[in-house]
Amino acid sequence: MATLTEGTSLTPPPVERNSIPLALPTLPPLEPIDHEGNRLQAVPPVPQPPSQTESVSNEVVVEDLSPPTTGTPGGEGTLTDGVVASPSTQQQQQQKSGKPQVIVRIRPSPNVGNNLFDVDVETKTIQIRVDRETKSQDPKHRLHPSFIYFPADNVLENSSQEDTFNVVASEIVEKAMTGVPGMIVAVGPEVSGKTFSLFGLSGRYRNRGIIARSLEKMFEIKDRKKEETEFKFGMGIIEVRRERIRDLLTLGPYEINDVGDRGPKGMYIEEVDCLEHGLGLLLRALIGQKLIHQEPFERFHTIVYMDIVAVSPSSPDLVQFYSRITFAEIASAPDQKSDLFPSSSGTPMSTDNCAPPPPPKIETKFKTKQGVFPSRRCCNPGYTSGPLAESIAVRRDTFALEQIFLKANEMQKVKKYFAKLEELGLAMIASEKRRYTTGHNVRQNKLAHCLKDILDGITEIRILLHVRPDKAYLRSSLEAMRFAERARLVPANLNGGTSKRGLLQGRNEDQILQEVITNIAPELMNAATVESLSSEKMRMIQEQAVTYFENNIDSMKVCSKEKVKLMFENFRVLWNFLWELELNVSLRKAQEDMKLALAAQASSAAWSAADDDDDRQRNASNMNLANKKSTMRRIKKEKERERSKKKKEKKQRESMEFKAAEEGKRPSGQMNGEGAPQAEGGEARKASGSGGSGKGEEKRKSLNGTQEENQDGAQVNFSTTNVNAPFPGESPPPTEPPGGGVVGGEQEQKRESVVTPVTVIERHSSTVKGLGGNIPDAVVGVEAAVVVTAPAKSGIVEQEGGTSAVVVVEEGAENESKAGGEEERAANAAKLEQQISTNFEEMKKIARRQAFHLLRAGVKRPQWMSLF
Ligand SMILES: Nc1ncnc2c1ncn2[C@@H]1O[C@H](COP(=O)(O)OP(=O)(O)OP(=O)(O)O)[C@@H](O)[C@H]1O
Repeated sequence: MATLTEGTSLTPPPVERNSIPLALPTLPPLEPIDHEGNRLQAVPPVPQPPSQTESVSNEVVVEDLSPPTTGTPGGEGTLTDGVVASPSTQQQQQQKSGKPQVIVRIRPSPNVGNNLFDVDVETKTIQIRVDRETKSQDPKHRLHPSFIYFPADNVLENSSQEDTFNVVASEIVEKAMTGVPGMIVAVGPEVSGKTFSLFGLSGRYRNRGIIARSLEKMFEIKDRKKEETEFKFGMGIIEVRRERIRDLLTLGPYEINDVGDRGPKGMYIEEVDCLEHGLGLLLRALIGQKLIHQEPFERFHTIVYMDIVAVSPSSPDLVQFYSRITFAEIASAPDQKSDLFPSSSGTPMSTDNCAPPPPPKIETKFKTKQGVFPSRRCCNPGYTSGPLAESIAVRRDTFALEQIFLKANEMQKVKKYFAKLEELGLAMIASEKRRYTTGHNVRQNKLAHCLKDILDGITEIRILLHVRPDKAYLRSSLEAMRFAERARLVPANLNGGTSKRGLLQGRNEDQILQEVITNIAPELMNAATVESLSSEKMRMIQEQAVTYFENNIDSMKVCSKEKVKLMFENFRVLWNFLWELELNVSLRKAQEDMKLALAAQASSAAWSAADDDDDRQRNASNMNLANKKSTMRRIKKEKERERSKKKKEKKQRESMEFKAAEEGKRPSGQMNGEGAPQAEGGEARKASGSGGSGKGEEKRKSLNGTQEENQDGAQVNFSTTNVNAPFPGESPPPTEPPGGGVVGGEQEQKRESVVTPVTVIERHSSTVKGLGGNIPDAVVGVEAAVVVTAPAKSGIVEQEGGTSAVVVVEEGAENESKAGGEEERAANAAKLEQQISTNFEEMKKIARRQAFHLLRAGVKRPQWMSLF
């Protein structure tokens, strides 16, 4: 048969849902046996209390056991060593701490109250008399009576099935329907009523058991809460026998080999539509089990898983919580006095199915100083089948469970110890020692593995301890009590409230995630633009989501590993979504930046190309200018040459005319005598000739006039010799005449006439050609000018007119005026204006002097200098 997995839509075994009877059909009745192995007949009914509406079956075995030797309650003891702690306070504490509760159900028996089994209902304590052997030689005192007290959370004596359900399971079911998982474990000796309590009595609906009543209540709650929650129920029934698991709904062989977080892997869970359907499934499982196990010595544990899934009625996909109620019937080992076991002679009573034990195989593998010991294998009694093998298997299972309970208790202590260590700042020691802590070895035993929810710290656990108050079952009853006592040691909230199964308490993670998304998502959606989804904004949203999640995760009582995984998976998805958004935004920004950078690069390339063009044009214009200049220079030289030639010719002509006139009017001796002091002779001539008249004086006058007009060439010569010549508007420097006397009169006039060509014009806010701009018209033809312009350079400009201009500009005027905004530019302009107006006269002088010096040095190319 194919392995079934949980939740598979396997075609269910043929169950006629509509034809399921309300009352369970009759099962083959169990034959009770007494302590001597005699099969007992049906006994008269035990009268039920009048308050009970439903009485239990009357098929109760009455064992007529002779009362043991009487004795007063003696020393207190535990279940194992005979010493029992005070019952009441311990019991109350356990109820408060949420540990597993132990409810004792006593099978009706006349032995109750006969000093063998006594029940104190007030203190909810069972008192069991145990006779201990003493060393006394007197046979009367050989057995010493002692009493064991077992404190229970509740004691059910002569209780009906309904009462039992109300005490044991009603609260569990109610809690399970709110998301708290529950577990009811029925333990007890043989024929003590475990099956009776859980499954009920076959054929009598009024004696239906806890499971049937739980189903009833579940459907009742489902109907009541159908407005708020939609419940879905599932049922899976398995049997664990000798480390093998069988699915009782499919009734296949033992084919389940592993147990997962949600129970045995491959267990078939059928959805229960209605109560009848659930009862039918139960019936099917029990009948099948009965049919499979024909031998009376076969022992098996039966586990019923009842899964509850709560979904929202509005959105069926939104699971509110998962929950589960586990009903487990733990088989007990057959009593050694049972007729199932071999007699004292050692031969099994039933030879059909019980193979005789093979002779023990001694292996001398382990030799020690103390001697030779057999290997572990020889401990195997050799019973591979039969009652003893069944008994061993059952004891092994219960022992494994007990060990797990004890380890859980030990674990709690170790945890407290490490917590204390960490509190004291010894976390390193704690973390080192944590390796050596005791683990729950649930995997070592199939039954323990199937019931591992008992350790999750969330599941509400009820141990329904059945007591058979017969002397023959004293030992097995005590064993069951020991089991219950150890189960009660399992600490509440052992694993911090986390279960490996999908069960939740309180708000579930779907709700939390929903809230996170609804709180964060609008902000994200609204901020779907590049500007608003800046990295800071994204960071803020993420922090907000994390904070919200962290704040709310504490309010959740998550007890499902898978759900926690799912929760973080969902959160990771949300987180990735946020990061993806941020990444997209940053990518978009990067792309935009790249575009801008490319545009800037392109524009700068265009600008540089334009600059190159400008340079080329400038070079071309400079070439043209150079050509022009050389042409002009050549023309000028030709003109000068022609002028000097004309002058020479004129001079020669005049000298010839003067000679001819002198030769015609003066004697040649006078001429030679007057010629030595030329200047004085000239002045004398001037003085003597002042009163003279005629052509000679006019010619002289015209000659003087010609000399004044021809000062162009002389000007350069003069200026080179008179560097410190005064400028107009400037006090003349204290110069001494060559003769040592004060220069005055004619000399001053000459100096003035030389300086006059250096003209200072008024301010011009313009650029100057040669300095990167156009020459203002006013500058043309003058030798010096104050030009307010940019760039802040000064120098000489060559012009077509052949004159040179010294340009004085404000340094940094352009940069200052262009820098900053409107106000700053205005302030700079005002500052410049003020600076110019205060220094204008000074600037004019400097410009004139510079022009003079430059012209004297014959500089024709612009020389950049800073004047301020
Ligand atoms: N509280 C009770 N009231 C009346 N009858 C009971 C009660 N408990 C058990 N019985 C009777 O005892 C018989 C044996 O009970 P049951 O089969 O449930 O015991 P068991 O513990 O399941 O035995 P086993 O360990 O063999 O499975 C049943 O026929 C049942 O009617």
